[in-house]
Amino acid sequence: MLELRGVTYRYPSEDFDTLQNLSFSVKEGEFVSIIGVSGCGKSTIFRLINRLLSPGAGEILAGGHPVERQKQYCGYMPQRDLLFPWRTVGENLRLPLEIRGGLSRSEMRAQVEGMLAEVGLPGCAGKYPGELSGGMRQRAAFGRTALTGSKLLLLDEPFSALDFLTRVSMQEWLLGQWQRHRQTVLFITHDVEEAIFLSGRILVVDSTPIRRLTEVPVPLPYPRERTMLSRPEIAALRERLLDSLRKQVKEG
Ligand SMILES: Nc1ncnc2c1ncn2[C@@H]1O[C@H](COP(=O)(O)OP(=O)(O)OP(=O)(O)O)[C@@H](O)[C@H]1O
Repeated sequence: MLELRGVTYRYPSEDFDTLQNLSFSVKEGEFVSIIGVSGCGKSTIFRLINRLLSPGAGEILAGGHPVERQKQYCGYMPQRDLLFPWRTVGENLRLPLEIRGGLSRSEMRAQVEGMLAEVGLPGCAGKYPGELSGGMRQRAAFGRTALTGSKLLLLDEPFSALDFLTRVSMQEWLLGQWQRHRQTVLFITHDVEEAIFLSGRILVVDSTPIRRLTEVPVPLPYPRERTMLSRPEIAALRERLLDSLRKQVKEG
């Protein structure tokens, strides 16, 4: 579904590489998280995949083809929800459909209403983002990302700004969505427990510049229950991951 081959990137204003000869791949229908300390370059990986940035060397393939020659191969949800405050929730969700083009107003309305029901916000089309709670805004932003129609979703710390209880319920909600639709999800988080609860595999950034991602499979079946997190092997995995992040903070 997604493959990075020997990707190198350096910000024009910097004299060091953020990514150096990085390769990894994600299979169709996988839920994969990337964890790493703040500033290590996780979001840069997303900006390269979604072509906000271009690699200095190497290539990025989606569905086996270079991304430069493709449209709408991924949906991107940035850290903050970035809903346009002057557009209603319905108008925000309509945006990817307007960009894609080719749909009548009534077709767009039907798709937006269907998605709002899907993300648990029926009847919210006419509200403005400022009238929604943080969790509702994130669900609306997720709906907008899903309406890109892309099978590959890049979610960059989508729940980091939410309070603990909302975050936990949003994690469960996201897993439900993923289990129903089986999009391929690449998810960035600082939160080791969140990565374990959601992912089939975790990719750990343990070097700067990022030269490789250490792959850690999560030994839990789907559907997941939060109680699974208290299994001894999962507690040990959490400690191992926290340790490798702590080491990176010290080295950084
Ligand atoms: N536009 C830019 N120009 C120069 N350097 C940048 C730019 N954007 C990011 N950087 C630097 O590149 C590095 C990686 O940034 P990036 O946003 O990818 O990190 P991150 O791992 O996603 O961080 P966080 O978890 O805090 O969001 C950081 O050192 C950052 O300062």
